[in-house]
Amino acid sequence: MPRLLLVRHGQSQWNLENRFTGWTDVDLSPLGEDEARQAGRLLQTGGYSFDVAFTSVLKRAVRTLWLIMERMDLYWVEQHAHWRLNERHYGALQGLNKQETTQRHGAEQVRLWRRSFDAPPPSLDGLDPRHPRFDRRYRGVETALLPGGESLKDTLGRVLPYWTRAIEPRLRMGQDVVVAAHGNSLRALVKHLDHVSDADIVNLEIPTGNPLVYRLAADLSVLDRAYLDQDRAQALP
Ligand SMILES: O=C(O)[C@@H](CO)OP(=O)(O)O
Repeated sequence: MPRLLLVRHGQSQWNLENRFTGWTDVDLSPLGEDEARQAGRLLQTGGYSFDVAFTSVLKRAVRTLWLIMERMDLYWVEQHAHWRLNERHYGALQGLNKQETTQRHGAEQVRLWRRSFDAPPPSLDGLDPRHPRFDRRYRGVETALLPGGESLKDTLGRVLPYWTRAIEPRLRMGQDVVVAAHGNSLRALVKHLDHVSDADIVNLEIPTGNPLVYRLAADLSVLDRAYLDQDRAQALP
């Protein structure tokens, strides 16, 4: 029975500063590095391992994966970094402080932007230098696919093709898989795996650096799932 290990990156510098991050490539904070090592420790002491690793092209997730692999002495494991596992693109909100944005636009609007399924944030203009089309790491990606802002629904729409094409086949082979990604790209994946409704997904929060372990049947239906650090677990749908 394959295992799927989902890990949200450790605390980032902008998590610490309470800023909308999205595709901005901020690093882990010192606490975030510790959380990533702790995730590796939890996986190791729980007797888990993995045959292949997937992450985004954002350094907070990539470094979380590396710190896990270092802690578990799994340097040899095959790794894939793909833009489709990036955080939800937060459009023109990226860089803004969440508290100040709440004071300016109201708690309900910010809640909708942050947690609703289909409300997109204000989009970045296509000529904005922060738009991913100007970022070298996305050079190989068709420009029309690169977002200037995404709802969770949009994020799910771009995560799923990669899930189906690259990750599912490995699980179907019986391999154990780790995905080190982001709060909202993982919310999208959990929505898909657990058939969470559009209404219920608003309540799902994924804690940093706390491995969420799925045990899957051969047809990839979910047998059970649990956080390894129960003290830092959040309710699952
Ligand atoms: O800023 C972001 O990109 C995300 C994750 O940190 O924030 P939120 O939890 O508000 O969706």
